[in-house]
Amino acid sequence: MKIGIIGGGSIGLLLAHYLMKQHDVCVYVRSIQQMQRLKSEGLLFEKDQKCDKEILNATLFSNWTGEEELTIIAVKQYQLSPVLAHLTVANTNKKAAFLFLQNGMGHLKELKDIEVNNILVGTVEHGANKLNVNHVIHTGEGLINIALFRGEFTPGLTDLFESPINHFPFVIKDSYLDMLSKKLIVNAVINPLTAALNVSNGTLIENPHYYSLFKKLYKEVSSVIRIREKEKAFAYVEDICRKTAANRSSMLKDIDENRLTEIDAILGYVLEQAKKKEIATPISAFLFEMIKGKEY
Ligand SMILES: NC(=O)C1=CN([C@@H]2O[C@H](COP(=O)(O)OP(=O)(O)OC[C@H]3O[C@@H](n4cnc5c(N)ncnc54)[C@H](OP(=O)(O)O)[C@@H]3O)[C@@H](O)[C@H]2O)C=CC1
Ligand SMILES: CC(C)(CO)C(=O)C(=O)O
Repeated sequence: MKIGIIGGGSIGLLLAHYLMKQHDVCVYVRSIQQMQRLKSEGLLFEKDQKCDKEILNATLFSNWTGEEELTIIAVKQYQLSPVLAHLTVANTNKKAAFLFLQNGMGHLKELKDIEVNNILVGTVEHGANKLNVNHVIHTGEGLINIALFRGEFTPGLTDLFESPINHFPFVIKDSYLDMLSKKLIVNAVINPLTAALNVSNGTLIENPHYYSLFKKLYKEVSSVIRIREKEKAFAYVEDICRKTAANRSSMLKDIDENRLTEIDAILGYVLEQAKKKEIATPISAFLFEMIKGKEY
């Protein structure tokens, strides 16, 4: 199957490495420098301290015409607008599908308006880190959950799920809302707290004072974002802190590296929903401003 990946960042390059084992993949990037490096030097893929060099088909996003059966959008949530504008004007194949992999839920309202038939959303449970424009490290093996947002599973997609790729599973979920809510709660609790307190994920449950904040924030966020089996969901968030104890969250890394964060898509979305539902969320509002202040 022909697959286009928009965004040659950590997740885009990770996807390219695994998907090109079985598919015809092209990565669409936005800088000429990245395109040239990928073309001339290939992709350096690193895992378990072993690094391989691979030939990768890459071009500029302005050349994307929508010819692929599947286009995966792997840019950050706040980078989506210009991408969506281009996806909408391109004359895409009606049988094509689009898969959006952004964290948070802020992008859902933007997807409602785009004129493409088949839209999927996904959550990424892998860890990946782009070291430079053509070098990515697979830091944590996980999986990608996928659910239908609109339209249908096209034949190409069925092919993707039925021919599994080693170490890179896709799992189909019935409800996109349940799937995204579960991940949103994880990111809404861990990311802003670690970024505000400047601590790794594990410290949130090891330090009793931070753990108290962690529980209060979970209670608040889960009163807004409806989730089945709240206690089980709380144990899940704790378990992620334990499993990724030494990691610095993506929001903390964004702050460290002077980049924008995905706070709007994560706590911003929670605050928007809280306002609609008239639920008081003082801790989330406080943390939201703290992160915005750090971004400023
Ligand atoms: N990294 C991880 O381990 C995980 C990431 N995620 C989620 O996946 C999503 C992507 O994250 P990640 O890969 O880490 O982010 P990165 O910042 O590494 O990658 C985003 C990429 O998108 C590119 N891009 C932005 N706008 C455009 C455009 N208009 N056309 C073409 N390319 C564009 C950027 O290009 P440029 O480099 O030129 O700026 C960058 O390479 C996020 O929502 C994140 O939360 C989820 C779980 C884990
Ligand atoms: C699961 C978690 C919190 C791991 O660090 C993450 O997804 C992130 O940092 O964005």
